[in-house]
This record gives sequence, C-alpha cells and structure tokens, in this order.
Amino acid sequence: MELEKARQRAEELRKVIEYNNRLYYDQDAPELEDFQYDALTRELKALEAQYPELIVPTSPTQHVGGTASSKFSKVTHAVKMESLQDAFSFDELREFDARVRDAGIEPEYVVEAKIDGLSVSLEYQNGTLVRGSTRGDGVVGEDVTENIRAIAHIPKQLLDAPEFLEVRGEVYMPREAFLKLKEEQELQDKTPFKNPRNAAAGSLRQKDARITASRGLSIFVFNMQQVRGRIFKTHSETLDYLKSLKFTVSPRYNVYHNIEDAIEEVKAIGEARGTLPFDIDGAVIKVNDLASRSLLGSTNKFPRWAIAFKYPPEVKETVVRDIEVTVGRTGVLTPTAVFDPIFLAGTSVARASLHNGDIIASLDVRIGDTVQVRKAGDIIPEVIGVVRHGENTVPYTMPCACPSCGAPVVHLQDESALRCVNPECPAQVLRNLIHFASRDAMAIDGLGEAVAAQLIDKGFVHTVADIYDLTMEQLLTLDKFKEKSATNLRTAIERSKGNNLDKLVFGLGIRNIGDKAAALLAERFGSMDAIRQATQEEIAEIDGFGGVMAQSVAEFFAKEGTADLIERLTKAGVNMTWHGEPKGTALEGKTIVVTGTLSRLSRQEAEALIKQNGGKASGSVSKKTSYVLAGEAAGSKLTKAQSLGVPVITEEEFFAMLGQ
Ligand SMILES: NC(=O)c1ccc[n+]([C@@H]2O[C@H](COP(=O)([O-])OP(=O)(O)OC[C@H]3O[C@@H](n4cnc5c(N)ncnc54)[C@H](O)[C@@H]3O)[C@@H](O)[C@H]2O)c1
Ligand SMILES: [Zn+2]
Repeated sequence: MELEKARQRAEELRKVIEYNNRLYYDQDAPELEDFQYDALTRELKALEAQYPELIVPTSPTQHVGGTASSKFSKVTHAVKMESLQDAFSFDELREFDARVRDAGIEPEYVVEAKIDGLSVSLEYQNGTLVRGSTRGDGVVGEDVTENIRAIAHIPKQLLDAPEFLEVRGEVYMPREAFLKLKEEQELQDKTPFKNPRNAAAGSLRQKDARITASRGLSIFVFNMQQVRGRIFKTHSETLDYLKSLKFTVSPRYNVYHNIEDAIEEVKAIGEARGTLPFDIDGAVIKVNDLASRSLLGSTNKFPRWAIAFKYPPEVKETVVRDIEVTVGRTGVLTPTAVFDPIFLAGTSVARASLHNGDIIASLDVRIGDTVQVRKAGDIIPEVIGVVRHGENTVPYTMPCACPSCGAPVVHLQDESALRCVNPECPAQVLRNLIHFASRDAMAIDGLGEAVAAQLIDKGFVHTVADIYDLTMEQLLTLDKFKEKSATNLRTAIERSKGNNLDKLVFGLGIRNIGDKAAALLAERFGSMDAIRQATQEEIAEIDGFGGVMAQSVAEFFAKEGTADLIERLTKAGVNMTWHGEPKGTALEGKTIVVTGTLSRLSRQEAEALIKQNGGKASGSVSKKTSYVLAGEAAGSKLTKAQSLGVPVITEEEFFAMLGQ
C-alpha cells in the first residue's frame, strides 16, 4: 500500500513538473519560483530513491527538461548539452567529493558562478562562427545562429583559431537591461518577463534577430565542448585559452585542492551575489582534470564530475511602518510598503511596491505588521506575507481621494487599479513633466525630478507646455540656481523645440505608447496633425501595433485638453513634423569606451559613429560601460574592462553591431 501511495504521488509530481517545465523552457513564462519548483523535483527524487521500481525513463528526473520548438530548425548536438546535479547543502557537496574520490580520483576543483540564463552552443570553423544553438532537450536543440550573431560580444571571428571549436556558454540579460526592458514592457502594457533568465530566453528565441539585438544580451562561456587541433589537460586551461581567443568566460574560475576550500569559494560567490550586475542562481564545482572527467562520465541527465550548489532565496522579516500611496503619470495610485531597512541580496531595502488594493487585501498587510520580504529574482523586493499583525491594527484601505490633489479616485472597469482622473492633478503633472523631459523623450538636460517638483510647487508649470514660457527670473528662484544653471536650462528647453516628432509623441505620455511605438507613429504619419486625424483603424494597421495601442492614441487625442496642449506647443515653436531618421539606434543606451589604435577608424571617427548610432562615447571604463572597443596596443583601459567583466569588442564586431 505504501508503494501504491508513493506511485500515485510520483505520478502527480511528474505531471506538475512537466507542466512547469513547459512553461519555463518552452514559453519562458514560469508560474513557480525556482525554489518552489526545486522542492517538487527533490520530493520526486527522494521517492524514486526510496522506491527505485517507480523510476521510468520519461520521468523528469531522468532527462533534460525542455524541447526544441518548431519555430527554429533543429540541431543535433555532437556533444550532449547536459544539465547539472544540484545540491542545497554543503554536506551534499562533501558527498559529491566522496563519490569522486571513490572513483580513485584525487580531485582538483574549479568553482564558477552559475549564471542564470540559457545554455547555448557556439561552433567555429577555422575561426568563423558557423552556428549557434540552444540546449533543447540536451540532444536536439534549436538553430538560433542569426540571433546569436546579434549578440554584440559573442565573437564572430576568432584570430589564431583551431580548425574546429565548439564552446558552451550561458546567454544572460544583465540586470540593468532587464529593468529597462521591464519598464518598456509595462509602459506598453505587455506582460513583462518575470526575471532576467526568462527575459534572456525569450529574447534569444525570437523569430526576428533585430529584436534579439535590441535586448542587450550577453554571454559567459563556461565550457569547451569540442576542439580539433589542440590538446588540453584541464578545464581551467581551456578557459584561459578561450579567454585568449576573446571569449568572455566565467568571471571567476579559481582552482582548489580540496572540497572545503571549494566550499569557501561557493560561500564567497554567494556573498558577492547581490553586487553582481547579473543574476546567478548558484555556484558550480567542477573536476578540473579532463581525463578524470572522462573517467567519471555522465548519467543520462548530468555529468558526474560537476555539481551545482543552489543558493536559498533570501527572505527577511521586518516591520511595516507606513504604506505610502503615490500617483503616477496616468493617475494610477500605487501603494508602497515602507519598512525598517533590511539587508537583502547585497543591498539595503526599505520599500516594496504593494501594487494595488487587491494585493494588499489578499495579503492583509497592515501598518505595524511584521512581514517577510524577499527580493524576487534578486532584484525587486517583494512582501511575501504577514508573519503577525501588529497590536491594535486594522485592515488597510486604499484612500478614496487622491493623495496629491484630493479629487475622488475612481475604479476603472476591469482594472485593479484606482485612478485620479483630475487632469490638473499636480502629482500627474509632475510625472508627466519628468517623462516629457526624460532622455528618450524631449531630452531636456537639467529638468529632473527635483527641478520639476519646484516648478510645479511654485505654480510656474501647470502643463508641460508651460516650460516654454519660463523666464530667467522664474528659474533664478529655484533652489541653488545661478545665472549659469538657469541659462543652461533655458538653452536645453529651447533646443528641445527642434527635436524630431517621435520624441515629442513619446514625451506626451500617451498610454501604451513607448518610444518605439512613438517612432512608428511619427514615421507613418509624418506630422502631429496627421496622427491626430488618423482613425483608430489606420493606426492599428501599423505593423507592430495592437488594437489597445491604437485605442490609446485615439483616446489621447479625443481627451479634453489635448488640442489645447498641442496648440500651445505649436505656438511655442515646438517641431510638429517628422524629419527622416536623424540617427541610427543600434547603440541606443550603450556606453562605449574606445581604446588602442583601430585599423579603419581614428578614435574621433569611432566616437562620432557611436554618437550617430545613439550611443554614448566615454573616456573611462567603469561598471556602467557597456563595451570597450579595443584596437592594437590597448593598455590599461582594456585591463580594467577585463577585471570588471566589461565585454571587449573588436573593430569588426563594432561594425557588425552597426549592421555594416
Ligand atoms: N520555475 C519553474 O517553473 C522552473 C521550471 C523548470 C526549471 N526551473 C529551474 O531550472 C532548473 C533546472 O534546469 P536545468 O536542468 O537547466 O539545470 P540547471 O539550470 O540547474 O543547471 C544546468 C545549467 O546551468 C547552466 N550554467 C550556468 N553557468 C554555468 C557554469 N558556470 N558551468 C556550468 N553550467 C552553467 C548551464 O547552461 C546548464 O544548462 C531548476 O533547478 C529550476 O531552478 C524552474
Ligand atoms: Zn490627483
């Protein structure tokens, strides 16, 4: 009977796991957190260990999760792309060490961070990148060569390369790129990716490689799968060699002579976790000697010579001191829990969004409660539940008046959100103004949040059009403003009048219209007037537009106040027509440092090209640098880039990024 019960449970678990595998691997949209998923697989493994007769070859414990989708042509991997056995305690790592020793091996270990992205294989023939593929089910993956080529610092051409080389690496999305994408997706009312891993997988597995190119993906190469024409003895040697070929390899891969030292490194990587510019979900311990690896071999799912330690999600308790409600650009009221600061995944955290009243009600969070907070995907802090209510607390209710202007708030149809619909609500005007002046919109330098807030508080600005009437006298009343700063701001405001139409359209803050959609509108219709007169159907016909977006545009122009606003902007001399493509966007958001001697370009020319393509040219390398473009005899900047893990690109790769 015991066995029967176990069989039933195992079957149940397999169904749930397979279901979540499909969401995770094939749709890049998981419902469970990794640690919840891991708990399910551990339970299944434990059952199968206790009752080996329950093991079937189709069990998710016996094969690599995921399948190659029919969206891409298929690639059969010559060297299987395996998964890793995982450990959740240091004792499991010691047991792993014992198994290695039992095989007669005196091991040396390499420890690497386990990057949370998706696994790819890259093949090079005589130094040329000929194919890139995903893991799929480990044996058959997807051919994503075009998309792989769109990732800037995957080398397309190797110098002094062996005849044939296959490497394996993890394509990932840096946190900054993820946060930017998420914001963009939210602005356009698309369901944002849950975390950088899914964003990376979703961005790589696109039909249109241009989308992949725009997502800021990166790679760490962590294994040499095959090589012809060279011989290596250890894993660390292969990584040294791959590094010399200009691959970005695992950021640290130190060698240890016993498991305890390796465990110390696992701990150290765990402590550094929150400060890294990318997500890791564990650390991998690998046997360094390649001959020992062959000796140990693999099961049908993972190699016996490596093990992944998974870090537990960091959860801490704290006390909620307040629930603050702010009003966004579109009038939505967003509650935020403010709590005693706690240190989570490397940073101090004191606030977490509670999203809306429904979520507050379902958690029943009250001011004074002790709650558990976690950083979801290590990035965004989240209140996961109430441990206990504070004394004499009452359930929290959202305000019925706008905290900024006092107007009654409304519950719009089919929304959880409450909105203030007063068009003159100062909080909304403030958000609108900040958005209008922001870099991707009208790019008015010096008009940040602090200045915008003062302009509104002092009554100088009621709508964004008012900024074009600001006088020097008014600007000189602003905090810390002198002749020079006031003149600079005036100049920046003046200059913004000449911006291309897409910047203005984006700056207006039309719901669901991000910078890309704004550009499509501007390009398609050519003038503000033409956009205003376009029917919803005409707008919906634009490639890339959905019905919701078209409706938002129509609503915006039908709204009271819009006609006035456009008229005032026109009178102020703000440009209302589209004048062609002024510059490329291939390097948008990227900061690039040029160093060394390039063969086709002078440094000035390279920097001009960077700017023409929407990027920023900088003189010094920091963590914020996207790429270092290095030519011959590059010196300290190159070294610094390498030590910070900033990707280094060649002139050829640079031209490839520009599509030349
Ligand atoms: N949330 C969900 O619903 C859900 C569903 C399925 C899987 N998952 C997650 O995926 C995990 C299982 O996936 P898996 O089978 O791909 O195994 P895995 O992700 O735990 O480990 C194997 C992978 O690690 C990657 N990796 C990153 N850095 C590496 C390095 N330095 N050296 C070697 N490999 C490195 C490799 O690409 C390899 O494919 C689960 O533990 C779970 O966390 C979650
Ligand atoms: Zn209001």
